[in-house]
Amino acid sequence: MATASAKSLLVPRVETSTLSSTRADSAAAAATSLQFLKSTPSLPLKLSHSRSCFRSRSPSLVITNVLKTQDSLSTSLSQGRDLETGSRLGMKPTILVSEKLGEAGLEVLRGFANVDCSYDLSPEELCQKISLCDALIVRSGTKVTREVFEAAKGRLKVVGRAGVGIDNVDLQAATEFGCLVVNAPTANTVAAAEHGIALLAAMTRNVAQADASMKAGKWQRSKYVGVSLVGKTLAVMGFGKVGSEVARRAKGLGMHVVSHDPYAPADRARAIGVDLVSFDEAISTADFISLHMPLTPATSKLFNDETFSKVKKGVRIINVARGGVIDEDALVRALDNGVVAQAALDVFCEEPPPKDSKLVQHENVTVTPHLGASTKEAQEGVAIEIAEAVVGALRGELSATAVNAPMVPQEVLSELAPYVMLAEKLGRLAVQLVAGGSGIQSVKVVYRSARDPDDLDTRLLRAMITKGIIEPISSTFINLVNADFTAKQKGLRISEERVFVDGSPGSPVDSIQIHISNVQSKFASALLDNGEICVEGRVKYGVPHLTCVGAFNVDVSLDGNLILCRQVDQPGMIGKVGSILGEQNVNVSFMSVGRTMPKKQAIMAIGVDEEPDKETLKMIGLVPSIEEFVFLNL
Ligand SMILES: NC(=O)c1ccc[n+]([C@@H]2O[C@H](COP(=O)([O-])OP(=O)(O)OC[C@H]3O[C@@H](n4cnc5c(N)ncnc54)[C@H](O)[C@@H]3O)[C@@H](O)[C@H]2O)c1
Ligand SMILES: O=C(O)[C@H](O)COP(=O)(O)O
Repeated sequence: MATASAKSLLVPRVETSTLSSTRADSAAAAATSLQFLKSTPSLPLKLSHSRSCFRSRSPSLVITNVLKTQDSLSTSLSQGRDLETGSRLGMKPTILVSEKLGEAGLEVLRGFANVDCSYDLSPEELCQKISLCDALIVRSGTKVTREVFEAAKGRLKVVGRAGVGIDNVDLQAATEFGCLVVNAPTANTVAAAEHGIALLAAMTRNVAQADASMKAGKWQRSKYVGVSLVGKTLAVMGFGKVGSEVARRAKGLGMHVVSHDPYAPADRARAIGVDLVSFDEAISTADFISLHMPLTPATSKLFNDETFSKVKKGVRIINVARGGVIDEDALVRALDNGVVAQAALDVFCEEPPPKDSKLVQHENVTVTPHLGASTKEAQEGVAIEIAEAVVGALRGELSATAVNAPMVPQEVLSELAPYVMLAEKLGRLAVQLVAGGSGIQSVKVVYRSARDPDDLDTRLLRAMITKGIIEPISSTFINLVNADFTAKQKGLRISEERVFVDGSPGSPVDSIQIHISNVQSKFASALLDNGEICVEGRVKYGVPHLTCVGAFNVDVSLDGNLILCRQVDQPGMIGKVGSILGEQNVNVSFMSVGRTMPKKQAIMAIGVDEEPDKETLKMIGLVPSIEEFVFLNL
């Protein structure tokens, strides 16, 4: 059931169809209506995962589309209309898959889009192709740099990382360009943990070296005497999804496991018999150190000469996380001087590493070419997980695995949907009341609610208010991904205040007020005594309503266009304005009058289906007793 319309919150929704890919490539989609889908189209899926947006029959929030071109996000309306036509005709989006993806995931993608599987593209080739693509799916081998987002010219709406690590995607650039980044964080966890354990065992028993030796015709039993795992201490560095699975398995091997993770809850570790300890304690007491933290500026080269100076002599290191968390030159030095007895590495600073890499060639190092996630099961799971996330995002749904946008649980989304529309409409309306809209610097949003502040997630509302305020006064495309960034860039400060009201906590928000300070208004009646523009809205019967302008109460549904007139309260005013509009063929959809006192000042709010021409508006202005009026496009 579709409800009212609102511009895209997240990414343009793109319709599916059977039209040719050439037309699809030139088609664009953007966003305009917010709707709940009672049931989503069924796609030819073979799903083996619990998280599936398609199987779900529960209502999901979809922000659908129509206006903007993917070639230029600041497109003109006329261009947009061509595209709108294309979208209604049902053009398919294009998804570029730049690294091998499991067939099950490709099947999901093909049910919705044109899929271009082009592996091993050079950076230049990727930049050339990307402006024809709505989404890009990568693994760890594709660098999605700022240049890629620039080359996309605004068309790229989603980058899907078929796996966990997103260190190969320039997240800041993605956010600035309003491009959503989603990943597939769970499907390869077990595979990575199993590979960690495989490397641990293979390293300690010299499996790879002994194998190579035998294949070279040798039989060197005394050379490859290993060390045992039982009773030894393993330090798991990073107690997240993979780290905790490694810990669980290591416990099963009879190891004593400690872990360092500044963000992990101690009770989760304790539950599997793992002690959370400090970094120094972990590295100085461990016989084995297994790395499971993400590569971030804080973890880059965390294992360096200084770290190796603190480890127990003869420690063994396993890395299935990211090569960059180790200073590889320092590790070679530590291996050469025996501080580190052995290392088993699946990941490298540069992938593939240079052929003459001392680390790869080192006799005490066991290596695999980034195989942690490479099991049939994990790849199938990851492919489906990312395909669903990307298709969902292209449909305009908020993704549960968004990396650069707030993740809002489905229940919260469903509940907030009408308020999300209200928020955008109020922002759009408030900014049009400002004389010279671009000078806005300070906006205060007041949410009146019977809910405890902890039970009211306002991030979506805030993003939509920002979108409503900024879009009418700039060519910037705003969505949930870049709303905060764009507001900051434009020097717009948005503060939020929550006011507790008695009422039913069953509805999340009683009313939303937007206050804009330090600006002139083109409709003086919208100003409060303190000089702030103020508008207030509520959701009534699921529909956003304007309930207050300045000090005047009104009651009009926020739909289409609105004329606000201030007049001296007297009989016959509605008739006069109504007949001017009627004579000019402008259909009045609703009217509401709010007044301070009988026969004093009143505000008339008139909803109109069509935009009146200048002459009609001038005639309204000439009606005696109308003191000011403003036309607002919602
Ligand atoms: N080799 C592979 O094929 C493969 C497969 C899957 C995951 N990975 C990599 O493994 C790593 C972990 O993946 P995950 O799914 O467990 O991620 P995760 O987010 O679930 O866990 C990462 C953990 O690291 C912790 N952490 C962050 N900074 C830390 C620090 N300075 N010191 C200690 N801990 C820190 C976090 O709190 C978090 O608990 C990632 O880098 C991921 O890319 C590699
Ligand atoms: O972060 C990950 O998910 C792993 O490193 C897997 O990377 P891959 O998809 O390139 O195998």
